[in-house]
Amino acid sequence: MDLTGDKPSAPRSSPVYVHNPHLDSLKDDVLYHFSLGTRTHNLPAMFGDVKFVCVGGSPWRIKSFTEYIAAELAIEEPNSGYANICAGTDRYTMYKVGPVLSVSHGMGIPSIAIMLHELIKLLHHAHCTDVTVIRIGTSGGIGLEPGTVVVTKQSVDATFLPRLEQVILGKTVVRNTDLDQGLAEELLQCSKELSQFETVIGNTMCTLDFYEGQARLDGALCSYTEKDKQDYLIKAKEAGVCNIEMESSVFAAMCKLSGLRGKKTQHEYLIKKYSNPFEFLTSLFLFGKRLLFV
Ligand SMILES: O=P(O)(O)O[C@H]1O[C@H](CO)[C@@H](O)[C@H]1O
Ligand SMILES: O=c1cc[nH]c(=O)[nH]1
Repeated sequence: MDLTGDKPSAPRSSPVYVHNPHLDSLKDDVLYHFSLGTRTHNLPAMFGDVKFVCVGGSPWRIKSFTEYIAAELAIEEPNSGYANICAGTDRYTMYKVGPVLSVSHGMGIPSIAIMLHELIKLLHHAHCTDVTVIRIGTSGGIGLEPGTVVVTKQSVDATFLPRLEQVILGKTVVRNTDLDQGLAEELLQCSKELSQFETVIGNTMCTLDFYEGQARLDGALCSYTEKDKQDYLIKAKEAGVCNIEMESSVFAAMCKLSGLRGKKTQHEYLIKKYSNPFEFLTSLFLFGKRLLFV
Protein backbone atom coordinates (compact mmCIF):
# COMPACT_ATOMS: atom_id res chain seq x y z
CA MET A 1 0.00 0.00 0.00
CA ASP A 2 0.97 3.58 -0.57
CA LEU A 3 2.40 4.94 2.72
CA THR A 4 0.74 8.31 2.11
CA GLY A 5 -2.78 7.04 1.57
CA ASP A 6 -4.88 3.93 1.21
CA LYS A 7 -4.64 3.45 -2.56
CA PRO A 8 -2.70 0.37 -3.68
CA SER A 9 0.65 1.53 -5.04
CA ALA A 10 1.69 0.66 -8.60
CA PRO A 11 4.36 -2.06 -8.79
CA ARG A 12 7.72 -0.33 -8.63
CA SER A 13 10.26 -1.10 -11.28
CA SER A 14 13.63 -2.28 -9.99
CA PRO A 15 16.76 -0.64 -11.35
CA VAL A 16 20.13 -2.29 -11.81
CA TYR A 17 22.44 -1.11 -9.03
CA VAL A 18 26.13 -0.40 -9.10
CA HIS A 19 27.81 0.09 -5.72
CA ASN A 20 30.71 2.27 -6.75
CA PRO A 21 30.77 6.03 -6.01
CA HIS A 22 33.82 6.48 -8.26
CA LEU A 23 31.77 5.79 -11.38
CA ASP A 24 29.95 9.12 -11.04
CA SER A 25 33.15 11.05 -11.61
CA LEU A 26 34.15 9.16 -14.77
CA LYS A 27 33.79 11.18 -17.99
CA ASP A 28 33.79 7.96 -19.96
CA ASP A 29 33.08 4.57 -18.43
CA VAL A 30 34.87 2.12 -20.70
CA LEU A 31 33.59 -1.45 -20.76
CA TYR A 32 36.96 -2.72 -21.92
CA HIS A 33 36.12 -6.36 -22.58
CA PHE A 34 32.89 -5.55 -24.43
CA SER A 35 34.55 -2.83 -26.53
CA LEU A 36 31.73 -0.47 -25.52
CA GLY A 37 31.70 2.77 -23.50
CA THR A 38 29.46 5.58 -22.29
CA ARG A 39 31.16 8.18 -24.51
CA THR A 40 31.41 6.08 -27.63
CA HIS A 41 28.02 4.35 -27.49
CA ASN A 42 24.44 5.39 -26.71
CA LEU A 43 23.86 2.61 -24.19
CA PRO A 44 20.23 3.58 -23.30
CA ALA A 45 19.30 3.49 -27.01
CA MET A 46 21.13 0.22 -27.59
CA PHE A 47 20.09 -1.67 -24.46
CA GLY A 48 17.36 0.25 -22.60
CA ASP A 49 14.66 -2.33 -23.42
CA VAL A 50 16.61 -5.37 -22.13
CA LYS A 51 14.56 -7.50 -19.72
CA PHE A 52 16.31 -10.88 -19.93
CA VAL A 53 20.01 -11.61 -20.06
CA CYS A 54 21.05 -15.18 -20.86
CA VAL A 55 24.70 -16.04 -20.28
CA GLY A 56 26.78 -19.12 -20.98
CA GLY A 57 30.42 -20.09 -21.33
CA SER A 58 30.75 -20.70 -25.03
CA PRO A 59 30.44 -18.07 -27.80
CA TRP A 60 28.98 -20.72 -30.11
CA ARG A 61 26.21 -21.59 -27.63
CA ILE A 62 25.32 -17.93 -27.24
CA LYS A 63 25.04 -17.43 -31.02
CA SER A 64 22.97 -20.55 -31.39
CA PHE A 65 20.75 -19.52 -28.46
CA THR A 66 20.24 -16.12 -30.11
CA GLU A 67 19.03 -17.73 -33.34
CA TYR A 68 16.75 -20.00 -31.35
CA ILE A 69 15.20 -17.29 -29.22
CA ALA A 70 14.76 -14.95 -32.21
CA ALA A 71 12.71 -17.64 -33.94
CA GLU A 72 10.75 -18.28 -30.72
CA LEU A 73 9.97 -14.58 -30.30
CA ALA A 74 9.36 -14.22 -34.05
CA ILE A 75 11.34 -10.99 -33.98
CA GLU A 76 13.64 -11.55 -36.91
CA GLU A 77 14.20 -14.19 -39.53
CA PRO A 78 16.16 -17.03 -37.99
CA ASN A 79 19.67 -17.55 -39.40
CA SER A 80 19.76 -14.01 -40.72
CA GLY A 81 23.31 -13.51 -39.40
CA TYR A 82 23.05 -11.73 -36.08
CA ALA A 83 25.72 -9.15 -35.41
CA ASN A 84 28.07 -9.68 -32.50
CA ILE A 85 27.80 -6.43 -30.51
CA CYS A 86 31.26 -7.06 -29.01
CA ALA A 87 32.94 -7.57 -32.39
CA GLY A 88 35.60 -5.00 -31.41
CA THR A 89 37.10 -7.51 -28.96
CA ASP A 90 37.61 -11.26 -28.94
CA ARG A 91 36.99 -11.58 -25.16
CA TYR A 92 33.23 -12.07 -25.09
CA THR A 93 30.40 -12.27 -27.62
CA MET A 94 27.06 -10.49 -27.24
CA TYR A 95 23.84 -10.58 -29.25
CA LYS A 96 20.51 -8.87 -28.76
CA VAL A 97 17.09 -9.91 -29.96
CA GLY A 98 14.28 -7.65 -28.74
CA PRO A 99 14.39 -7.67 -24.92
CA VAL A 100 16.79 -10.63 -24.73
CA LEU A 101 20.51 -9.99 -24.45
CA SER A 102 22.80 -13.02 -24.68
CA VAL A 103 26.44 -12.88 -23.58
CA SER A 104 29.24 -15.45 -23.43
CA HIS A 105 31.48 -15.50 -20.36
CA GLY A 106 34.30 -18.01 -20.85
CA MET A 107 35.26 -20.51 -18.17
CA GLY A 108 35.59 -20.00 -14.43
CA ILE A 109 34.91 -17.38 -11.77
CA PRO A 110 37.47 -14.75 -12.87
CA SER A 111 36.23 -14.78 -16.47
CA ILE A 112 32.51 -14.52 -15.64
CA ALA A 113 33.21 -11.95 -12.88
CA ILE A 114 34.86 -9.56 -15.35
CA MET A 115 31.94 -10.02 -17.75
CA LEU A 116 29.40 -9.42 -14.96
CA HIS A 117 31.10 -6.19 -13.80
CA GLU A 118 30.77 -4.82 -17.33
CA LEU A 119 27.28 -6.26 -17.88
CA ILE A 120 25.96 -4.72 -14.64
CA LYS A 121 27.47 -1.33 -15.56
CA LEU A 122 26.03 -1.64 -19.07
CA LEU A 123 22.50 -2.35 -17.73
CA HIS A 124 22.89 0.48 -15.19
CA HIS A 125 24.06 3.03 -17.77
CA ALA A 126 21.26 1.90 -20.12
CA HIS A 127 18.69 2.56 -17.31
CA CYS A 128 17.33 -0.98 -17.59
CA THR A 129 14.75 -2.09 -15.03
CA ASP A 130 13.34 -5.45 -13.90
CA VAL A 131 16.09 -7.49 -15.50
CA THR A 132 16.23 -11.27 -15.07
CA VAL A 133 19.57 -12.98 -15.68
CA ILE A 134 19.80 -16.70 -16.36
CA ARG A 135 22.95 -18.73 -16.81
CA ILE A 136 22.51 -21.53 -19.35
CA GLY A 137 25.43 -23.85 -18.80
CA THR A 138 26.63 -27.42 -18.71
CA SER A 139 27.45 -29.15 -15.44
CA GLY A 140 28.42 -32.51 -14.04
CA GLY A 141 25.51 -34.18 -12.22
CA ILE A 142 25.92 -36.04 -8.94
CA GLY A 143 23.62 -39.05 -8.70
CA LEU A 144 21.41 -37.73 -11.51
CA GLU A 145 20.51 -39.24 -14.87
CA PRO A 146 22.54 -37.64 -17.68
CA GLY A 147 20.41 -34.95 -19.30
CA THR A 148 18.74 -33.87 -16.06
CA VAL A 149 18.31 -30.10 -15.80
CA VAL A 150 19.33 -28.62 -12.46
CA VAL A 151 17.75 -25.34 -11.41
CA THR A 152 20.11 -23.96 -8.79
CA LYS A 153 18.68 -22.93 -5.45
CA GLN A 154 21.96 -22.00 -3.84
CA SER A 155 25.54 -22.12 -5.03
CA VAL A 156 27.99 -23.72 -2.61
CA ASP A 157 31.78 -23.80 -2.58
CA ALA A 158 33.96 -26.92 -2.67
CA THR A 159 33.48 -27.33 1.09
CA PHE A 160 29.68 -27.25 0.53
CA LEU A 161 29.21 -23.82 2.15
CA PRO A 162 26.91 -21.22 0.53
CA ARG A 163 29.49 -18.48 0.14
CA LEU A 164 31.91 -16.81 -2.24
CA GLU A 165 35.23 -15.77 -0.76
CA GLN A 166 37.09 -13.00 -2.50
CA VAL A 167 40.27 -11.25 -1.44
CA ILE A 168 39.86 -7.46 -1.73
CA LEU A 169 42.73 -5.18 -0.59
CA GLY A 170 44.34 -8.21 1.04
CA LYS A 171 41.28 -9.04 3.14
CA THR A 172 38.88 -11.94 2.60
CA VAL A 173 35.36 -10.75 1.87
CA VAL A 174 32.56 -13.33 2.07
CA ARG A 175 29.49 -12.89 -0.14
CA ASN A 176 26.12 -14.62 -0.11
CA THR A 177 25.31 -17.02 -2.97
CA ASP A 178 21.51 -17.40 -2.70
CA LEU A 179 19.57 -17.29 -5.94
CA ASP A 180 16.04 -16.08 -6.58
CA GLN A 181 13.66 -18.73 -5.24
CA GLY A 182 10.66 -17.40 -7.17
CA LEU A 183 12.49 -17.74 -10.47
CA ALA A 184 13.69 -21.24 -9.58
CA GLU A 185 10.11 -22.32 -8.84
CA GLU A 186 8.87 -20.78 -12.10
CA LEU A 187 11.51 -22.65 -14.07
CA LEU A 188 10.62 -25.89 -12.34
CA GLN A 189 6.97 -25.31 -13.14
CA CYS A 190 7.84 -24.70 -16.82
CA SER A 191 9.66 -27.99 -16.91
CA LYS A 192 6.73 -29.83 -15.32
CA GLU A 193 4.36 -28.45 -17.91
CA LEU A 194 6.71 -29.32 -20.77
CA SER A 195 7.35 -32.78 -19.43
CA GLN A 196 10.36 -33.21 -21.71
CA PHE A 197 13.28 -33.01 -19.29
CA GLU A 198 13.87 -34.44 -15.88
CA THR A 199 14.35 -31.30 -13.76
CA VAL A 200 15.36 -30.84 -10.14
CA ILE A 201 15.95 -27.86 -7.87
CA GLY A 202 19.06 -28.19 -5.73
CA ASN A 203 22.42 -26.84 -4.74
CA THR A 204 25.19 -26.43 -7.28
CA MET A 205 28.83 -26.72 -6.26
CA CYS A 206 31.04 -24.09 -7.84
CA THR A 207 34.69 -25.13 -8.12
CA LEU A 208 37.86 -23.28 -9.12
CA ASP A 209 38.94 -25.99 -11.51
CA PHE A 210 37.49 -28.63 -13.84
CA TYR A 211 39.94 -31.43 -12.90
CA GLU A 212 41.24 -31.73 -9.32
CA GLY A 213 38.62 -29.23 -8.11
CA GLN A 214 35.89 -31.63 -9.28
CA ALA A 215 37.61 -34.83 -8.04
CA ARG A 216 38.27 -36.02 -11.58
CA LEU A 217 40.79 -38.78 -12.19
CA ASP A 218 41.84 -37.66 -15.69
CA GLY A 219 43.74 -34.40 -15.11
CA ALA A 220 47.49 -33.94 -15.54
CA LEU A 221 47.81 -33.96 -11.74
CA CYS A 222 45.95 -36.25 -9.35
CA SER A 223 46.99 -37.18 -5.82
CA TYR A 224 43.89 -39.11 -4.65
CA THR A 225 42.33 -42.51 -5.27
CA GLU A 226 39.05 -43.55 -6.90
CA LYS A 227 37.75 -44.25 -3.36
CA ASP A 228 38.75 -40.75 -2.18
CA LYS A 229 36.84 -39.34 -5.13
CA GLN A 230 33.72 -41.40 -4.41
CA ASP A 231 33.83 -40.49 -0.69
CA TYR A 232 33.98 -36.78 -1.57
CA LEU A 233 31.12 -37.00 -4.06
CA ILE A 234 28.99 -38.91 -1.53
CA LYS A 235 29.67 -36.14 1.03
CA ALA A 236 28.69 -33.56 -1.58
CA LYS A 237 25.46 -35.41 -2.34
CA GLU A 238 24.69 -35.68 1.39
CA ALA A 239 25.19 -31.91 1.66
CA GLY A 240 22.50 -31.38 -1.01
CA VAL A 241 24.78 -30.86 -4.02
CA CYS A 242 23.14 -31.95 -7.30
CA ASN A 243 25.75 -30.80 -9.77
CA ILE A 244 29.14 -29.16 -10.28
CA GLU A 245 30.19 -26.27 -12.46
CA MET A 246 32.52 -23.28 -12.26
CA GLU A 247 30.67 -19.93 -12.26
CA SER A 248 27.50 -20.09 -10.14
CA SER A 249 28.91 -18.59 -6.92
CA VAL A 250 30.06 -15.29 -8.34
CA PHE A 251 27.03 -15.20 -10.64
CA ALA A 252 24.73 -15.49 -7.60
CA ALA A 253 26.70 -13.03 -5.47
CA MET A 254 26.98 -10.31 -8.11
CA CYS A 255 23.36 -10.62 -9.31
CA LYS A 256 22.08 -10.36 -5.75
CA LEU A 257 24.16 -7.27 -4.97
CA SER A 258 23.03 -5.56 -8.18
CA GLY A 259 19.30 -6.17 -7.94
CA LEU A 260 19.39 -8.58 -10.88
CA ARG A 261 16.86 -11.17 -9.82
CA GLY A 262 13.98 -13.18 -11.15
CA LYS A 263 11.22 -10.73 -11.81
CA LYS A 264 8.10 -10.58 -13.88
CA THR A 265 8.38 -8.35 -16.88
CA GLN A 266 5.75 -6.57 -18.88
CA HIS A 267 7.79 -6.01 -22.00
CA GLU A 268 5.79 -5.43 -25.17
CA TYR A 269 7.57 -8.11 -27.20
CA LEU A 270 6.81 -10.71 -24.60
CA ILE A 271 3.19 -9.64 -24.35
CA LYS A 272 2.86 -9.79 -28.15
CA LYS A 273 4.29 -13.27 -28.41
CA TYR A 274 3.32 -14.79 -25.10
CA SER A 275 0.32 -14.31 -22.89
CA ASN A 276 2.74 -14.00 -19.99
CA PRO A 277 6.50 -13.95 -19.45
CA PHE A 278 6.31 -17.37 -17.82
CA GLU A 279 5.93 -18.81 -21.32
CA PHE A 280 9.20 -17.13 -22.26
CA LEU A 281 10.89 -19.18 -19.57
CA THR A 282 9.28 -22.28 -21.04
CA SER A 283 10.80 -21.41 -24.41
CA LEU A 284 14.14 -21.07 -22.70
CA PHE A 285 13.72 -24.54 -21.34
CA LEU A 286 13.31 -25.99 -24.79
CA PHE A 287 16.78 -24.78 -25.73
CA GLY A 288 18.75 -27.96 -25.57
CA LYS A 289 19.34 -30.59 -22.96
CA ARG A 290 21.68 -30.83 -20.01
CA LEU A 291 21.57 -27.15 -19.27
CA LEU A 292 22.08 -25.51 -15.95
CA PHE A 293 19.79 -22.67 -15.04
CA VAL A 294 20.82 -20.42 -12.20
O1 LIG B 1 28.86 -24.90 -20.02
P1 LIG B 1 29.63 -23.71 -19.53
O2 LIG B 1 28.79 -22.50 -19.47
O3 LIG B 1 30.86 -23.47 -20.36
O4 LIG B 1 30.12 -24.03 -18.04
C1 LIG B 1 30.73 -25.22 -17.62
O5 LIG B 1 31.64 -25.78 -18.57
C2 LIG B 1 32.99 -25.36 -18.28
C3 LIG B 1 33.86 -26.58 -18.07
O6 LIG B 1 33.86 -27.40 -19.18
C4 LIG B 1 32.91 -24.53 -17.01
O7 LIG B 1 32.93 -23.17 -17.36
C5 LIG B 1 31.60 -24.97 -16.41
O8 LIG B 1 30.98 -24.09 -15.51
O1 LIG C 1 32.30 -27.88 -14.71
C1 LIG C 1 31.77 -28.80 -15.34
C2 LIG C 1 31.02 -28.57 -16.52
C3 LIG C 1 30.48 -29.63 -17.18
N1 LIG C 1 30.69 -30.89 -16.71
C4 LIG C 1 31.42 -31.12 -15.60
O2 LIG C 1 31.61 -32.28 -15.22
N2 LIG C 1 31.94 -30.06 -14.93
